[in-house]
Amino acid sequence: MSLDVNALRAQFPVLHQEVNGKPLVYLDNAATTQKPQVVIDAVSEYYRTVNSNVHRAAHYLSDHATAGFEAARADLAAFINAAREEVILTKGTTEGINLVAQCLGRERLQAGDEILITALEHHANIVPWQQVCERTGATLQVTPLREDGSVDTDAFHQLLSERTRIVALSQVSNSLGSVTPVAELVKAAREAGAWTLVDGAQAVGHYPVDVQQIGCDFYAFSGHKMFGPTGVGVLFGRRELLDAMPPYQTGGEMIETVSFEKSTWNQLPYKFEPGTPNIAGVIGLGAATRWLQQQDRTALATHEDALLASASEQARAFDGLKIIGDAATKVGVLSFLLDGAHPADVGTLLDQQGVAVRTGHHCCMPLMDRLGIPGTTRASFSIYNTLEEVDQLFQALHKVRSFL
Ligand SMILES: Cc1ncc(COP(=O)(O)O)c(CNc2co[nH]c2=O)c1O
Repeated sequence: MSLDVNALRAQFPVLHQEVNGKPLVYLDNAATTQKPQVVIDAVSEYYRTVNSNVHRAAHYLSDHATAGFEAARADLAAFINAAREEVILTKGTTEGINLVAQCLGRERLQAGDEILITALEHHANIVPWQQVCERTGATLQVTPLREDGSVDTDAFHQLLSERTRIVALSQVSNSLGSVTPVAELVKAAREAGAWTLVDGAQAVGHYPVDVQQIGCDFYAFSGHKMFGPTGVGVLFGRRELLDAMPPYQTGGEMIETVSFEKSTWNQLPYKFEPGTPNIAGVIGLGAATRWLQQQDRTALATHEDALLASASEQARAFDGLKIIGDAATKVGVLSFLLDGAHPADVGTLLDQQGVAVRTGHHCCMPLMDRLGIPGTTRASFSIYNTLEEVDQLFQALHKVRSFL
């Protein structure tokens, strides 16, 4: 059944406004997605009706807050096909990756070991591993890209060796939109004896994720990329690994017993959830997860493919525009350069026309260096964008070019 985009858009209040005197055309979804009313209501409802601290409840409000919090965890576990004790609630992708880097990488690696990433990675999936290498003597190996901006999987297989202890790769590139065949690469990594982490930040909002099908040991993502609140996310970890890993953030909630001589840890998932969590954010993410699961995700993906197809076709026909990253398998990200214009100027001139995009290195400085560019202008689409908005992007770009 085809998607009723207007009915979908009606659920996202932020879209229905003017900016700089023009109707908002929000095309910065790779940075963060907008929130449906049900998510906004869930957060507001928590504060309005049951706001209290969770776990070890001793009263009605805390009981109900805990129930909502743990129901969200159960929904997230089902969303990625994991057990609830394998779902660690975090601030987001960055925190999830740091947890694995600190509690597994820093604990287990030594000189001579290697960590294998790809040239597409976001800083969140580069710098934590650099830190591990600096402290353990391990070395970072980087899988190069093909001309079209996709990961060179042949090179990946060649870089894999008995020295590879951790493989960390993004499922979707935030800067180019390239989709990496993570299940294939994870299988090869596991056969080589490496632990595997997948950065799913740019995947979860676009299509269903099944961590069993991918086969990875860890999977990190952020709520704000899948129509949920900011400051909340998930790290999936295989139970046997999480059980064997020490925590790196300690304090309340994550303990079983504390004495001045020694402390013992709480059971999973709480061992890795110190302090008071982002309760409202988690409840909001639970609402986003349930909402997304109620949508026809095939229809959503088909619509997004149509948006990208239209944007790519118009970009190829636009004189002086160079697409950066044209992989055969992409999600709705269009990174480009406009002859004679710095990306920042293009972004500013588009904003003056109500079109919101992102410009710069997109937290992928090494990638931009390898591409020999300072950055790009990036339009990124989501389920509530329309084909008319794609047209408006290029109408606005024609105006930008007339100013140059
Ligand atoms: C692939 C990828 N990994 C990790 C992160 C970090 O996620 P966070 O912990 O929720 O911040 C991002 C955020 N990407 C972007 C954030 O703003 N523009 C972006 O492209 C990302 O796209």
